[in-house]
Amino acid sequence: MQTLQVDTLLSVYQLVTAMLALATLGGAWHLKSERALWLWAGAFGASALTQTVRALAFAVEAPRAWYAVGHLGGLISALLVMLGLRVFLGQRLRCRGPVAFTALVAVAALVLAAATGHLWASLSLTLLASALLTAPAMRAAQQAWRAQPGFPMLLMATALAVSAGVELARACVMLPWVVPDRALATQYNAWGLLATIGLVIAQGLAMLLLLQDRALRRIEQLIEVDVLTGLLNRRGFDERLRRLLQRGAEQPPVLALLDVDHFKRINDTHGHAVGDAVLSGIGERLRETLRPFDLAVRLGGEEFAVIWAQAEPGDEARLGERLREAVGTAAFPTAAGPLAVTVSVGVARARGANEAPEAVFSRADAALYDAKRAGRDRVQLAA
Ligand SMILES: Nc1nc2c(ncn2[C@@H]2O[C@H](COP(=O)(O)OP(=O)(O)OP(=O)(O)O)[C@@H](O)[C@H]2O)c(=O)[nH]1
Repeated sequence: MQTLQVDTLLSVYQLVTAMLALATLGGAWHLKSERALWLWAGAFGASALTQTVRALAFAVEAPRAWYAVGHLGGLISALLVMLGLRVFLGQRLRCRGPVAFTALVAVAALVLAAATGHLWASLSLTLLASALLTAPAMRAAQQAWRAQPGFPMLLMATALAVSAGVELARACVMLPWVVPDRALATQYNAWGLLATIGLVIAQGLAMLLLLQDRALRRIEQLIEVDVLTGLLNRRGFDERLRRLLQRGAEQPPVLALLDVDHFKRINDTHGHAVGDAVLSGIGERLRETLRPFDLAVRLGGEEFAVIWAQAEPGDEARLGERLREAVGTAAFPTAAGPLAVTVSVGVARARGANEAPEAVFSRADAALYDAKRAGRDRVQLAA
């Protein structure tokens, strides 16, 4: 087996963690809303800092117990990575228990090193504690990945799982009754340390990718959301309708198009801002009326749409009527006082996965046109 120098590896570890600490610190400064980054910067910083103390202790030939400070880096880092992940996932930050546990282990490790003059006991203890702190972080990452699969969270969960395993293995090989040959134990530990360096880099990369992924998802969301009402916009609507039709469910989706009647009068009488307040109120009313898996959309201007992914056959008229009533019976608060409006509704059920989204839309639109022509404030079913 190739011989690895622990001291050299520790210097590499110090350098890598220092660079990752600087990168995450810069990121935290730049992206003020991502509080997890401060904790992750602290995680890498703790490793870099404790390794610096160890290197200084070595340089000034301080008592060997000082070297044990280097063992605390991985421990504090495991704690902060775990807390950072909780913050990133928006989970409640119950940190009192883990912080107390870490502090207790840190003190015990230093006391052990000072009392015995050996470093294996404190290293083994801190590695075991790190594995215990890494395990819940790994579980949280795994659950998050199951809820929303994606490469960055998979990388994070895998890096944490392997880290916990490596920490546990290193904790075991350091025990003299597990590996009595101390030179061999040091070599095993060195290989474990090499793996740890790789895993720390993988964790840093996963953090970066997670942030990028979140930013991209936010942008995608913004692109698909109508600013005035908070409903999906036309772009989001096209995409959802296409996906729903492609799914080819037993019950094809039902589409309703709504157009506010004589909306121009509201703008002309009260001004554009009052018109906006009415549109925003309609958006709210639609949201309240629909179930979470139904989709409400503002197509543009005073036109809205609703998609029901699951609707019983023959339910089209009742669904359309429910929308018409929901809007028609409301008084929308505006700067000109409460205002009431009516809507005309055209409803079409898709003819199955073979019907193009444009064709369903066009049938619903024709029905809406008929409803307008027939006198407005009514529901018309498509042919
Ligand atoms: N306040 C406001 N008005 C808008 C917005 N988008 C479009 N409009 C107005 O909506 C009105 C639509 O008018 P029309 O298409 O003539 O329709 P209508 O007056 O509702 O009449 P019918 O549809 O025939 O019942 C126009 O006055 C547009 O300026 C918006 O975002 N905010």
